[in-house]
Amino acid sequence: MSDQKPTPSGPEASTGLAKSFADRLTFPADTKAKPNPTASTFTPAAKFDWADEAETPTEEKSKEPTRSLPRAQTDGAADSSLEMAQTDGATTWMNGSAGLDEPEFDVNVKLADLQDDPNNPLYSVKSFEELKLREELLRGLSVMGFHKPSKIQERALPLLLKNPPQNLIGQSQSGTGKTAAFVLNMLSRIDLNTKQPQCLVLAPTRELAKQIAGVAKIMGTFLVDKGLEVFEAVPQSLPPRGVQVQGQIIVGTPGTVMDLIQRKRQLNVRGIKVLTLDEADNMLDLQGMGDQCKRVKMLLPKDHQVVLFSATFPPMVLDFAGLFAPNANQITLEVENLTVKGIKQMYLDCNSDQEKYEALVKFYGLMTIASSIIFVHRRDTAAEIERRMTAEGHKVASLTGALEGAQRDEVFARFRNGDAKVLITTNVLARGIDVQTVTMVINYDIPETVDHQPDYETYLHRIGRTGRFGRTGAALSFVSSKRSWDQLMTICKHFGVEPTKLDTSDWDHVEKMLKGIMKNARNVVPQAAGPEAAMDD
Ligand SMILES: Nc1ncnc2c1ncn2[C@@H]1O[C@H](COP(=O)(O)OP(=O)(O)OP(=O)(O)O)[C@@H](O)[C@H]1O
Repeated sequence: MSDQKPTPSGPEASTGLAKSFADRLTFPADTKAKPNPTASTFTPAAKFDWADEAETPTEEKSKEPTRSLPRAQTDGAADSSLEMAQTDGATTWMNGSAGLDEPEFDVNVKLADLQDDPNNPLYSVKSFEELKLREELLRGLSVMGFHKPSKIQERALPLLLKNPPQNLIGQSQSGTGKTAAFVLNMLSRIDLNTKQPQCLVLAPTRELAKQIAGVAKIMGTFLVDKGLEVFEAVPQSLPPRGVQVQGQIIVGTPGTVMDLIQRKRQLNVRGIKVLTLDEADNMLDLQGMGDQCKRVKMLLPKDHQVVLFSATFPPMVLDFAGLFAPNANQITLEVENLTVKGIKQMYLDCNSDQEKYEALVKFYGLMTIASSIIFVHRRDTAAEIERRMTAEGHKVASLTGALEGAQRDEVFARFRNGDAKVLITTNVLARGIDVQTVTMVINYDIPETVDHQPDYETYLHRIGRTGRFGRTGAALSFVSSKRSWDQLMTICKHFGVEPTKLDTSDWDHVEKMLKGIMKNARNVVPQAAGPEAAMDD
């Protein structure tokens, strides 16, 4: 469980209610949002109930072996900081454009092809050089294998880097590189002559905070010898009492950051000029976190830049976001463009919970999957599946809010480095985690809100743990009752998706079909009408 919220007594389900935050979100009159002529309008295709999870996202690391840094780019400090960032769990560096190989399937679509397709969210007409980034950052991007920006990076960066700084609300599909966009903004804006905190990122979970910090360290590799320091403000990795936090970039969970600023007085925020909220809709919505984010913001100097990113911004949250980031430039998506086309969505129809479990075991017996995540509703379900799959000989790990920080790190590291191929988790890891080897996401339980309504956002974030940056992925949802069936169908209808049914009476057919699906997943033509259809700014 993240440090933000009290332990839920029942399912680790949605708890946040937009209204509760709206009620409490009051800003001084001069910071009220005014209509922004440069902002596009958000056009929801449908009205829906929404809420998000009690706990959310994370960090990662691929199981791929660490590749060595090309000689030409290895110089002193850079080398060691790369190593350090690796163990901190950032995205596998140098794996950016090059790592589209899914060895167990015959997939031949290249990232370059995707980036040349105007309908793809990875498409861009510019290069990183044209975005006027400092030389050290261009070198960092090159080492990471980022050859071309994605659409969100191309659009967001000029808006973020403009002076005087302006607020930004940025939305793009899962796995399209939002992290790099806001990390590059911070790395471009910091003054390396002082170690005073200057940029603050708030993320909903320790795993995601650590992942973001890892990305900043890797991307900023060539700034380390100029003084770059990135600090992770998550429980159990804090400096001793009385010692001031140092580092130009601070990434943490809101409760811990609040505690460091106000109670422990170890984090001096007088020099903060950029506040970024990742998974911003989640951060603004959750009762505890929304309140904490607001309180943190109130403690910052008045003229800081506010940057909000997420793959989802339900219309109601977008209104609050406008209050939190006054006069923000907005890059938003229409609901029909939210799903990642490379993720094939399927479902299995079972008659009972027992049949669901049997189908799961059968499924894992059949398929060779690099890495997969099984999302469940409750902690006890996670524990039970872990016990039974381990008994069947599968290498599984289970991460729920029941674990303490250090245990969470240990379990997640086992998954990231490939020691465990299957991660069983609740919504705690639904958002943000970036493990490139994940080719399959299983919704063992369909995501629902506390009042048992389909949870659209959580579904989208969960399935977005696969299909990262043009990779192939599949999402398989289990239904075992009329309610879960209705929920899944409502979610799919909402996103304009027709899920493929897998027939459990013919497993040979299921196997063949899955292999075919995985092979062709990246060839599915996006439905957007043109380059502007997928993203308006
Ligand atoms: N320009 C780029 N070229 C190649 N790879 C990239 C580029 N930008 C990002 N990536 C890679 O894409 C993956 C997804 O990026 P990231 O985690 O930032 O996605 P995201 O949009 O924040 O997703 P989510 O909504 O799930 O949080 C990462 O593995 C990252 O290294």
